[in-house]
Amino acid sequence: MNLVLTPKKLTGTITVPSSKSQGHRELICAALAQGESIVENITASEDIAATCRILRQMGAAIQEIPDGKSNRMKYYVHGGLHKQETPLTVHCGESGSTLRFLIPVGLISGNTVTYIGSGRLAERPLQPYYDVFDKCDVHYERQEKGLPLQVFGGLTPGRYALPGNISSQFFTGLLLALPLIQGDSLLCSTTTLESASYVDMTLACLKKHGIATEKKENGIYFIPGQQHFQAGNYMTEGDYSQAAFWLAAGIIGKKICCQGLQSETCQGDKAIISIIRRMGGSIHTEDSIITTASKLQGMVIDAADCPDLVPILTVLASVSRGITHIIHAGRVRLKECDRLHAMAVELNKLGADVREEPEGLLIRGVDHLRGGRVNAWGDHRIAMSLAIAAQCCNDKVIVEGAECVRKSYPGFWSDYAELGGIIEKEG
Ligand SMILES: O=C(O)C1=C[C@@H](OP(=O)(O)O)[C@@H](O)[C@H](O)C1
Ligand SMILES: C=C(OP(=O)(O)O)C(=O)O
Repeated sequence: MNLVLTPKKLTGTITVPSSKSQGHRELICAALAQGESIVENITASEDIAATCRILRQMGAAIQEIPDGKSNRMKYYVHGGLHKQETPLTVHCGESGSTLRFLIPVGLISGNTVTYIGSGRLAERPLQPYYDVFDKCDVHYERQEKGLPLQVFGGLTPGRYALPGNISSQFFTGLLLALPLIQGDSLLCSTTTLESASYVDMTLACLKKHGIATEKKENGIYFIPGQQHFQAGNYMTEGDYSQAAFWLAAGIIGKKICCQGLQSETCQGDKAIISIIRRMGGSIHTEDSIITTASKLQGMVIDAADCPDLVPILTVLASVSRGITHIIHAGRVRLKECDRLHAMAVELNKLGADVREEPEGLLIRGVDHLRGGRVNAWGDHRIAMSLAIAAQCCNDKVIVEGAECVRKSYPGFWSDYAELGGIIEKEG
């Protein structure tokens, strides 16, 4: 689907979708518990649907019912994963979280599981798991491209050492499974752990489900074995990575108010607030978060702990004064597309000045963008970023492949229209 966007400053109030990261974790923890849990306020998306589908295949009973507001769901989860009669083939869609969180969980369920996926998922790294599995009682067969990947066997207690500069999702996957094995484990990062706040989010979720872990420092975690996940009632928070699109829209548009975010949070993407503030943007945080039109000043942005903000920060930087240098962003190349390359190519088509570096982006701010035809590269965050960029273009912007927002935010285009965006389908 190609959408034609007519430049228009967005304004209004939006309730942001729920945190996808928290949603995956809550559903998995509920599925690992014995008994009935309720998880409320989850925004339906393709990635969340993938996690639910596979947890059901592994033995959990999950019922979803609309939770009042649009696209919000309440999940009734009867946990207790178990071995099925036949080996499983499970489809992870394009969700890296689903694949990397559920590989260790699949081992706990006792099943032989073949993981498949679509889009770029097969190319996204899994080597840290292979290296770990080579040292314990886990067997795997993989294709050259990574997927399909068959995994079976058992995790053993002990020391797990893996690199922390590829994806924190390997740490989360092991943290979800290791509390359930016979003995204690130590999980150690062999490098500085990047995206560390996502691991903190995992620890917080485990704690809510009655699982004890000890964080010795970022990247070193002690996990006692023989624990039990507790069932209960849980609620997910609003998502700062999604709010970032609207907060940026307020800065380059008129005024936008984001509701549904918690100020006390483990989400590393809350950094959007301090980044906008340090760039000189007008941002007010009370019950809701409000941004108003302001010219930002370029600066150095360290993306190590907030990789998902990079595409929208590139848009903000493109229309800021001076130079913005986004650093420690090499891993952003390993997402649904190479996001550093995609943002440089697509924003430059619109008249921006974005230069790619191996580990980051160098962006020279311009006064206005031109408009034109751009491609979303099948990546939800690229599509949403380009949509926000359209606000400061002189001509229309055509976003090719705009449907990819379904991965995390199916209601994005209707929220865009709700805020005054002018959208037409091409052709
Ligand atoms: O744990 C999570 O929920 C996530 C971790 C991050 O990945 P990396 O750890 O690979 O940076 C992030 O980019 C992804 O969207 C969600
Ligand atoms: C990278 C993302 O998700 P995942 O790794 O789960 O595919 C994302 O949502 O931007």
